[in-house]
Formats: sequence, structure tokens, C-alpha cells
Amino acid sequence: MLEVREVSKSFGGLKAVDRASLDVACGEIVGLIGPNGAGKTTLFATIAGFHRPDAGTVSFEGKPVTGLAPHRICAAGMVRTFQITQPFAGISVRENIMVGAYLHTADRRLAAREAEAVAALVGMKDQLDQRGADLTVAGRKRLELARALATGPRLLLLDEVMAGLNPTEIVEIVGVIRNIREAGVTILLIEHVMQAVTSLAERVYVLNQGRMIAEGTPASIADDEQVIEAYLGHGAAKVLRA
Ligand SMILES: Nc1ncnc2c1ncn2[C@@H]1O[C@H](COP(=O)(O)OP(=O)(O)OP(=O)(O)O)[C@@H](O)[C@H]1O
Repeated sequence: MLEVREVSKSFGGLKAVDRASLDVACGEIVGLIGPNGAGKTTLFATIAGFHRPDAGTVSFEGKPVTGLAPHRICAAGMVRTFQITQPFAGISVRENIMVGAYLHTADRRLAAREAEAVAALVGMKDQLDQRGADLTVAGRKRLELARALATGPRLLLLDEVMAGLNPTEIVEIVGVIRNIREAGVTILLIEHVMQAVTSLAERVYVLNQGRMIAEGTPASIADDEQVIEAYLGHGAAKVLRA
């Protein structure tokens, strides 16, 4: 479904992403992990059209999308969420979600119906009339998911939806992500909460200093020497296994 090949992106002299490749098949939940500053968000932004890559290609469902504008990639069926959520504060949750639906329909009633369906999927049915400004952090995260889902994606790129949530809220959002997949949406997610990655993802990619250093099941990744050292420093794997 998604093929990323040898993508690079620099900011001035800093190579944020360095010849990174990854694949996502239809129906999968795939994790993208790596230490702070590894280049995960930059790679996401490049896949979703927010940055133009310096090199490499991105194709979605067999068609090249490299360098297309975000709204065109979104209309093609791939959408990302943002780590820092910014709901429209003065309008309701329903209207916030409708903004996503307007990408593919100008019909207000249809957009409202879709907003309600999406709200049910992310567990916000009872908050439809609440103002964006009045949501808790967990509410804002769900709204971010809902707005993205309302655009009608087949592939959803989630950027740290669990950051800032407490353990109970994390368990709830893991359930929501499972429901989204059950509803037919494929998912690629950046996440620091390892328990969530382990319980959700069938496969995990690990990025470190812009480079993809490992790919595999969550169990094989947790045991990978390069991955352990990327997180804990050179020599850590030996110490841990001694
Ligand atoms: N717009 C930008 N201009 C300049 N440097 C940037 C820009 N965006 C990211 N960077 C730098 O690129 C590197 C990768 O950043 P990025 O945010 O992609 O990492 P990340 O893996 O998502 O980190 P985190 O887990 O902390 O969110 C960092 O050194 C960051 O400071």
C-alpha cells in the first residue's frame, strides 16, 4: 500500500532523514520508533507531502505521490495526524470533525452525518456539542484522530497520539486504534509508548539519526543489539546481556 524508497531530507547541514525505506501492506498496523530527534516526524511529514524530499520516492497504492501537496495526498487516501493538536477552539467537536469531511463533500448534512459516525468510532459521541477549547488532552487527541478519519483515509499516519495521556487513557486509545483498523483503515504509527507499540503493531521499523536501523516483529526489535544501543548508548547491549 505504501512504499517509501531511500528518502532523504536535510535541514541546512543536518540530515534529518537519510535514505530511509519502509513498506506498509494493506490492513497492517506498523510502528515507527526511534530515540528523540531520530527523524520520525520528518519522515512522516515527507511521506504526507509537508516536506519535499531531497531524494527518494514515495508511492501509495502503486501511484507515485512524491512531492505532491498534502491536500492532494489526503484526497488520494493517506492522511497524517499531528503530535501537537490544534482543534478549532471556538467551534464544536461536530464542526471540527466536519472540516475533515469537507475534503470530499460540500454537503453540510452529509458532512454532519459522517462526523457523527467518526465520533462514534473514536468514542466521542457524547462530546459532539462540546467546544474544541473545552476538551481535555485525551479529548483533543481523539478529535485529532476523528478529523483525520473524516477525510476518508485508507492509510492513517499517527504521530504520537499517546503522548501526554495517562495509563488508563492509553489503554482506551489503543482500543480506539484497534477499532479503526477493524473498520478497514491501515495504520502507520510513531509512538514512544512501547507497551502500546508492542500490543498494536505487527511490524516495527526503527529509525536512528535519520537511518532505518532495524525492522521486524516487536519481539525481535526489542532484542536487536543496534536498537538497544540506539536507545541506551554504545555498549549497552553487552552490559544488559552480561
Ligand atoms: N523544520 C526543521 N528545521 C530544522 N531542523 C529540523 C526541522 N524539523 C526537524 N528538524 C531537526 O531534524 C531532526 C529530526 O527531527 P524529528 O522531529 O523528525 O525527530 P523525531 O524522531 O520525530 O523526534 P521526537 O521523537 O523528539 O519527536 C532533529 O534534529 C530536529 O531538530
